[in-house]
Amino acid sequence: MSDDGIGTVGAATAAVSAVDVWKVYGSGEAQVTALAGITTRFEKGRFTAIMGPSGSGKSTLMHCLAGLDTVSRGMIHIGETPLTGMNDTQLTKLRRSKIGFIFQQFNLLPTLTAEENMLLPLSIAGRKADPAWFETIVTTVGLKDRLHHRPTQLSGGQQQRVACARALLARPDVIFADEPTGNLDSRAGADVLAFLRNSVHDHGQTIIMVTHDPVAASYADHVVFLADGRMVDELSAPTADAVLDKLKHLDLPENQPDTEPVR
Ligand SMILES: Nc1ncnc2c1ncn2[C@@H]1O[C@H](COP(=O)(O)OP(=O)(O)OP(=O)(O)O)[C@@H](O)[C@H]1O
Repeated sequence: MSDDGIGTVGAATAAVSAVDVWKVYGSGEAQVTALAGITTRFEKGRFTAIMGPSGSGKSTLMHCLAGLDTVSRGMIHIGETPLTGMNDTQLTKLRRSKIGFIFQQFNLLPTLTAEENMLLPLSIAGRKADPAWFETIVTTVGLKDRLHHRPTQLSGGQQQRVACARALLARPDVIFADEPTGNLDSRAGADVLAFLRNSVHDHGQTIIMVTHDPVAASYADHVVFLADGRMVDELSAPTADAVLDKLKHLDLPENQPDTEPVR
C-alpha cells in the first residue's frame, strides 16, 4: 500500500479518508468555496487535530467527513464505506453505527441523568452497553458517583466528560470532536483532553478534533492545518509552541494560496 493510494487501497485501511473533496456554498456572486480539493487520510488509532484560521473550512470539513453534510465533489470513506452517494437514511444509520460526536455545547438531554445520556445513542440504535466496558469508561471518566445527576447538577467539565463517555460507549470507528474544550476553563479542558488522549492510547480509539487552541492540539498525535479550504501543512508530535508557530505563518496573507472556483 502506498500513501498516494488513498482512493483505492488506502481507503480500506484509514479510519477516514478524503479524496479531492470540494464544498461550495451558494452560487454566482454569493458562491463560497469552503473546501478546495482536500485529500487526506486519518489513520486508525490516531488522535488528529484540525486547525486553521477562522473561515478556513475546519467545521465544513468535519461535517463532510462525518456525513453531516454532503460534498460538492470528491470522495469520503469511513473505513471501507464510501459516504458519497448515500441517502439520508443510510447516512443516519452509518453515523449511529460507526461515528461518535462530541460538541462544544455538550448536547446532553436535560431531562435525562448522566447515565441515561451516556446510554442514549446505544438505546436509539437498539444496542445494549457491554457492562464491563461501561464500568471501564465510567471509572476512567471519573463520574461513578455522578451517574444519577442531571446535566444541570454537573459542572461544565463533568458534562463534557459525560459527552465523551457517551461517544466512547458505542465503540465507534471514529469520534469527531468539535471544539470540545471551547466552553471549559483550562483545568476542566485539560481533564477532557487527557481523557481523549488516553482513550486513543489505551483503547486505540480514533479521534478527529477541530480546535482553535494550540494547547488542545498538542494533545493530538498529528495536526493538519487548513487555510482557505486547502490543507496547507501538517505536524506530527505537536507541541503548543510549534502549533502556534505554524498558525502565525498561516495567518500571513502572502502565505494563503488562491482559491479556484469549482468548474
Ligand atoms: N451554510 C453556509 N453557507 C454559506 N457559506 C458558508 C456556510 N457554512 C460555512 N460557510 C463559509 O465557508 C467558509 C468555511 O467555513 P467554516 O465554518 O468551515 O470555517 P471554520 O474554519 O470552521 O471557521 P471558524 O474557525 O470561524 O469556526 C467560510 O467562508 C464560511 O463563511
